[in-house]
Order: sequence, then C-alpha cells, then structure tokens
Amino acid sequence: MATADQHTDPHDVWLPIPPDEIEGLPDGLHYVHWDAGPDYPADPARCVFYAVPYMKSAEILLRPLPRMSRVRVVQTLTAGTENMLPGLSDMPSGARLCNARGLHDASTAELALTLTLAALRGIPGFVRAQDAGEWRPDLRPALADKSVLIVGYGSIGSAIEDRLTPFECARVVRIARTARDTVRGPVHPLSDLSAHLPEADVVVLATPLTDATRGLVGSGFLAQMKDGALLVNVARGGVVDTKALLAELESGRLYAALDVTDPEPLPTGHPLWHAPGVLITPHVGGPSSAFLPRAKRLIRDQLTLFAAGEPLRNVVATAE
Ligand SMILES: NC(=O)C1=CN([C@@H]2O[C@H](COP(=O)(O)OP(=O)(O)OC[C@H]3O[C@@H](n4cnc5c(N)ncnc54)[C@H](O)[C@@H]3O)[C@@H](O)[C@H]2O)C=CC1
Ligand SMILES: O=C(O)C(=O)CO
Repeated sequence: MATADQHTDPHDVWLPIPPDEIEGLPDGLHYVHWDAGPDYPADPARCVFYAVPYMKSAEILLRPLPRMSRVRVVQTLTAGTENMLPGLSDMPSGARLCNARGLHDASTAELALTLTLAALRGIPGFVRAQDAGEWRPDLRPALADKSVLIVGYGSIGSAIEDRLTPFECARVVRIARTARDTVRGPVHPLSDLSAHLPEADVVVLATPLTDATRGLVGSGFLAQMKDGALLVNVARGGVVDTKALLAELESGRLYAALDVTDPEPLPTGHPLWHAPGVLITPHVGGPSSAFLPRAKRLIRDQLTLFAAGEPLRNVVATAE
C-alpha cells in the first residue's frame, strides 16, 4: 500500500544540482533541475520534494513555496534554516522542513580551527609584513595549553572538538541549550555560561540563529571574556552584537575571527573591516570543495527514504 509520501502524481522533485550528476536517485520520481534562476522550470504545484538551492537569498528560495500546494518535503542544503522558517506558513499541512545538519561539519570545523590558529599566531600581521617585505617577529600565543569554550555544542561543535584534540589544549568546555553527557565529557547548559566564560582563552560560537541566540554575544557576554581572549564565530553574524564587539576590539581588549558577520555581506567601508585584532572570512565555512559531493549524497539519501516512505533525517519543523 502506498504511504503518504509515495506520490505518483504530482511527483516532480526540484533539485539544485543537475539530476544526472547525482548517482543512485530512486526511480519513479520526475527530477527537475532548478538552480534558483528567475523562472520556474515547471509547475510548482507538481513538486513533492523541493531541495533548496545553496546560499541564495531567502527571497528567491521562498518565492515558489506559495505555489507548491502539494510539497511534502523542503530540504535545505544549509544547516541553518532561519531563512526558510518563514516559508512554513506557505507549506501545506504536514510538509516537513529538513536541514543539512552534518553536511558542513568537516569544512566548517576545519575553518573554525584555521581561524583560531591564524588569529592566535598573528598570521594576518605576518602577511601584511610580508607584503611590505619586512621581517617583523611577534611573539604570539599558541593553542597548546589554552582553554577553549564551544558555545552551541552540536554537530559542528563536536567536529570542532575532534579537530582541537591533537592541539593539546588545556581544556575544551562545551555549552548547549541543555545539559547532556558525551563520551568526551559533559555538555553544560547555557545557564552555566557565566561560570565558564571568564576562564576561556578562545570562545567558539556554533549555535543556530534563533530568537534566543540573536545578540547572545552582547556587551555583557563580551565583558565576561578574559583580557586578550579570542572570539571565533562560525555560526551566524546575528549571534553577535556587532556594535558591542566593535567597542571591545577598538579598546584592544579582545580579538575576533569571524566567518559570519552582521550585516552580511559586510559592506565596503564598514568599521568591522578595519577594527584592530579582527580576522574576517566571507562566510566560507560551508562552501568549499567538500560541499558538492556531500550535498549529492544527502539528496540521494533523503530521496531514497522519501520514496520508500521511511522517516527522513534532519526534520526541523512540520507545517501545521
Ligand atoms: N559558517 C558556515 O559556513 C556555517 C555555519 N553554520 C551555522 O552553524 C549552526 C550550527 O550547526 P549544527 O552544529 O549543524 O547545529 P546543531 O543543531 O547540531 O547544533 C547546534 C547546537 O547549538 C545549541 N544551541 C541552540 N540554542 C542555543 C542557545 N540559546 N545557547 C547555547 N547553545 C544553543 C544546541 O543545543 C545544539 O547543541 C547552523 O545553524 C548555522 O547557523 C552551519 C554550517 C556552515
Ligand atoms: O549550512 C549553513 O548554515 C551555512 O551557513 C552554509 O555555509
């Protein structure tokens, strides 16, 4: 007997990657390539599974939803879904929004470590000295023996700890919304943050952007960080109050390494570009060579479950 998810009509699957480039897609569905161009490739009302193009504006990605009257699954290729959540009210009852939790772990954790090491060791200053052809030794902290606090210890946070382990940190402290145990040790609840912030040499942010995390890193949070500490943000720019961070950077008390900023893209002339002690990358944690093969595997795996009527991975919300 066919399950709720086994549709034969309508049955289009919208993919942001040409379907013939994804091996092992299940039979019985009609695959349509939509790469977020100005026009729809087909009738959105036929679409049952919408795999959302990667890192395009929310305005473009949400646009087809009101016409997708039979969609059962909206699958993002980002772990963060804050841009797609407003589309839930346009989705038919029971349709699920799934994220790409796991897809970006390796690449984003690798960038978090890269930013941490580069900022601690003062690599941006050495690059500037090299550009000027000047030999400017500068004794900088190593990661070894430092204490690292990961705020938002989930899939990416845990991948960051995997990569920190060989660097012989003194401590890695984990914070999430609620407490839990892991094989590595406890994850502390957010309510314990104040007890751990003043001890950390490096604070890494890896939370989603939610009502609770927007502006979480404001003047109160930053004031609790120890002098000379480094803030690394691979989460979302909105988790940090940019004005409060700028004040700390300009005083020279803290350092920051940011893959994400608020606003984003950071406009030319924004004071953050030239604040002292800041290293900025333009949201490149996820987008790397690791993306495409992993995105293809996620799409294939989710569609295989969908076609078999089995529970999907990474369901973050269901339309009412
Ligand atoms: N820089 C980049 O290119 C990328 C950034 N991201 C960002 O990283 C975020 C995290 O991704 P995952 O690790 O896959 O998510 P996840 O859901 O596995 O982990 C998130 C963790 O944050 C914790 N959390 C939620 N609210 C919190 C709060 N108020 N205070 C403290 N902790 C809180 C949760 O308890 C969970 O442990 C994404 O939502 C996205 O915004 C994700 C991929 C790439
Ligand atoms: O997955 C996410 O949330 C991203 O930011 C992708 O780079």
